[in-house]
Amino acid sequence: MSDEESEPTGSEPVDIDEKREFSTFDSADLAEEESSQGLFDDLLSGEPIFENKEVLRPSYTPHELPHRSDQINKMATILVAALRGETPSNILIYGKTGTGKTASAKFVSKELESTSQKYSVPCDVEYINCEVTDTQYRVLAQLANKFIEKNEARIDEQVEELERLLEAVDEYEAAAEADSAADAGDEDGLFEEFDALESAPDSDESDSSTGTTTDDESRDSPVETEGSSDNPDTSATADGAASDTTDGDLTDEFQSDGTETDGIESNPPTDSTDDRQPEHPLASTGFESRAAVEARIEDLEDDKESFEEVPMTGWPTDRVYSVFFDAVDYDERVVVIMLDEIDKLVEKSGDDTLYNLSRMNSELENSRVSIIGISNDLKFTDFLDPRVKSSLGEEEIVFPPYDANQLRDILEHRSEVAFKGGALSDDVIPLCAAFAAQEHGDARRALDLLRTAGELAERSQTETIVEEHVRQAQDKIELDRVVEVVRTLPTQSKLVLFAIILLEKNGVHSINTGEVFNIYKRLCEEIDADVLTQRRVTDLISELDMLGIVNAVVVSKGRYGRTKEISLSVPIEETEAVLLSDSRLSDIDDIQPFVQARFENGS
Ligand SMILES: Nc1ncnc2c1ncn2[C@@H]1O[C@H](COP(=O)(O)OP(=O)(O)OP(=O)(O)O)[C@@H](O)[C@H]1O
Repeated sequence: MSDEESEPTGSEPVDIDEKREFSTFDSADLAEEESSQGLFDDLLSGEPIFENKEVLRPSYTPHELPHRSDQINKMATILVAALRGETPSNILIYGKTGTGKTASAKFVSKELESTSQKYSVPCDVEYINCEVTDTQYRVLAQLANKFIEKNEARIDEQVEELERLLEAVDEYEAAAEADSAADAGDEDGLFEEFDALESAPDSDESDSSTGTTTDDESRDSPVETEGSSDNPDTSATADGAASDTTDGDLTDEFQSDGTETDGIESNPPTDSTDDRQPEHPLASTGFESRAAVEARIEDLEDDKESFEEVPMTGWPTDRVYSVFFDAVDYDERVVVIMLDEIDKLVEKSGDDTLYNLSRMNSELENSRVSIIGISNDLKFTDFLDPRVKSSLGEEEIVFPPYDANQLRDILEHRSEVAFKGGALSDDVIPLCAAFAAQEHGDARRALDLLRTAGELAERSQTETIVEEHVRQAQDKIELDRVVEVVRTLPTQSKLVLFAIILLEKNGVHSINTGEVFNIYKRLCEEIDADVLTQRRVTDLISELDMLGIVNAVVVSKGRYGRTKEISLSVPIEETEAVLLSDSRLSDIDDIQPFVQARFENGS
């Protein structure tokens, strides 16, 4: 049967018409009905619990940070120096995970940057997460490239400003030329000034029809902008050229030596003391002539050309440092470099980066650098050169863990925005706060719990989050953590853990190290892995204990000495599944013989 023949039988004309009576959308729906089995319909129909779930995610930066005002104020008191053009002391911030260090530091730096813009004090804050950017090369390269970007943007702004200034000069000169033409036609000098003033706005108005600026704007704004510019380079060049030039001098120069500058000889014939005459656009900018402005634009563009972006690998570190140094020193400004997880940087690549950053100020000519280091523990400072240690720790701010009440406040603030009204039963927030406070006062954990509890409630299609959801969330988060830890263990540790699981599964309690070692050895042979010594295996068991995966207690056996009794502290099925998802371990298919061997060995 051909397609044309089957068409009429497949779609009855009557059906289509009937459907169109309702809506054209419905006709499409009917066709869809067969393909969609309502997978999402049920989920969509459930009343959503969340108003804005993003607010509970770690990536969200809150506008308010309850219980951190002391730390925030202390940081602000130190950093305010940057707004006075002075170098703020370096700060070392430390506290356990989830105590709001990053959130507070970012909050303060945002405030600092916006205040610096408000008062036109050049100040830049750069944030680097050293867990990701963990070598000196990468830190310096990232900073160099960020400052090159900033410098380029700044140059573009300056060039635009200068080009507007040139336009204003053109307009001014055109008006002046029109004046002198009018003067030439007017024998009687008596009215020449009057005419000049009258005619200038007219001719400018017609100029401004090109869509640029009006005469008044073009004459005033560039001068004002230049004059108020905080750009040291612009003023530096201007200073070099005519730093002492006052408005009066400028005009004198135009009058006495008009031929020297391009077109400026046709300045208005009046002198600058005449109040009715608009000021020359270059007056009070520090530029002597149009050519000086053009030269400055050329210099800036040359500078921009000369910036060379640092590749992410391949250069000698010295070269990266020197590009970074030049990029920072290009403009006059205070730079705050925030190094989050600074301990990871020191652990991975020593203290060279910090050494280089902390000695920069003695060599910088235009700018000043201040460092904020953020860390989870202070031990890393033991690995620092004493000079770096004292320089970095000029000021220290401690973030203590939150207690349950503080966590409750934090959760309440967030939940107002995150959830629909009435979605939380009364005991949910206190329970989340209590669980997280037991951990170590970790706000991240508290927020995770609340979000996960909400998601579980949403999944079970209830309208309210209750205590049970929080308990389930706690188990789920714990399991996720275990899965992640087990998944990322080295193969040898996985084999040791697998040996413990096999023993437990066969009903062995109070497992000792010797038993684990025997099974471990056979597992290694089975998959052709190196066999470590029993001493080393004992170390691996201790590491698993520290990670909270097994529990190993030392028990005294009287005159037989002491031994370790090992038991599993994580759910057995899930952990075994994670281990078997490792391709090397999944080769071990029949595990029974290994445990049998244990009994043989033991006997
Ligand atoms: N006082 C607070 N008010 C509101 N939210 C907070 C507060 N303190 C922390 N948080 C939130 O808790 C989470 C963790 O905070 P943050 O990342 O600042 O912790 P941290 O101390 O830097 O932790 P880590 O050392 O693990 O990086 C973030 O989502 C943050 O928004």
